Amino acid sequence: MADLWQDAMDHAVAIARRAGEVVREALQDDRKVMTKSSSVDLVTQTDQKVEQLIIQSVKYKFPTHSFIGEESVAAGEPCVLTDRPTWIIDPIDGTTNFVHAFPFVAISIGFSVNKQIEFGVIYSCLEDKMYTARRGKGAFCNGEPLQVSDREDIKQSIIATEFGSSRDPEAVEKIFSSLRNVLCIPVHGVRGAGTAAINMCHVASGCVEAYYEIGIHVWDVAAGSLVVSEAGGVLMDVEGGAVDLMSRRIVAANSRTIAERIVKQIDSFSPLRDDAPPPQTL
Ligand SMILES: O=P([O-])([O-])O[C@@H]1[C@H](O)[C@H](O)[C@@H](O)[C@H](O)[C@H]1O
Ligand SMILES: [Mg+2]
Ligand SMILES: [Mg+2]
Repeated sequence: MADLWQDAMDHAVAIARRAGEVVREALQDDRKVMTKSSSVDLVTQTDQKVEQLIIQSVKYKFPTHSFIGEESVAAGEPCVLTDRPTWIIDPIDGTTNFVHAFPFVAISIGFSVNKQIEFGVIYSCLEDKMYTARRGKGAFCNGEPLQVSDREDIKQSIIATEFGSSRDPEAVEKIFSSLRNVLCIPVHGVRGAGTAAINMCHVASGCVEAYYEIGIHVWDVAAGSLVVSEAGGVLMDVEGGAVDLMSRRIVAANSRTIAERIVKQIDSFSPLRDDAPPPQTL
């Protein structure tokens, strides 16, 4: 039977590649940096331009589809996942890397129907690696199948995480407490690419055993969640339940054993959900 969403997925790959060209070109120019929720939550005109490029091209081809885009939400659009076909877009995952020309920058596009991710496309545009996953059909990097690592001993593993963009002292305290707990298991090492999407591709590729973070958003992990699960990995909430992409918390690992071991080390907290109603103004 023909794949209902193949056309949409082909379009996502093509537009992610085009967006990657825009990002690479912009790296040659001066990058004007603006801030969002805090002085370290960065955005550039390229983030906004790439998001508009993706949304406009998808709207033209699939006029009935919905969107959740990082920069549209920052501009006041709602962040609510419905049953409708929805494109969940992070135009530049790794904006801080982009600003500093640190060489991991991704375009991340997840596509959900009935609140289930049907495909994920992540283009690591400075490495020219196109990661794709279609539900039930596997995960790939530049067309080569991906498989998570088979290491079961966490003491033999590398774990990825990030510090995120919150500098709230209580959150920072908990982030460091979790990091200390994980590091001192002990594990072979802790890494972070500076983009949630690429960290998840690293889990899918088998070069790190797990990635966890509290504070990410749905657009950071929508595509990556499918890339990991289609490569044989597992997703979990940081307290061990089912993952909820709107909760801003995630553990993505090569196996349930490693995921559960990470969960034990995490000093958890709950940031404001992505789909929380906006605060009432009097
Ligand atoms: O802002 P952005 O560069 O799209 O996305 C961020 C990156 O994925 C970063 O690695 C992660 O630590 C943050 O939590 C994300 O918000
Ligand atoms: Mg992001
Ligand atoms: Mg972004």
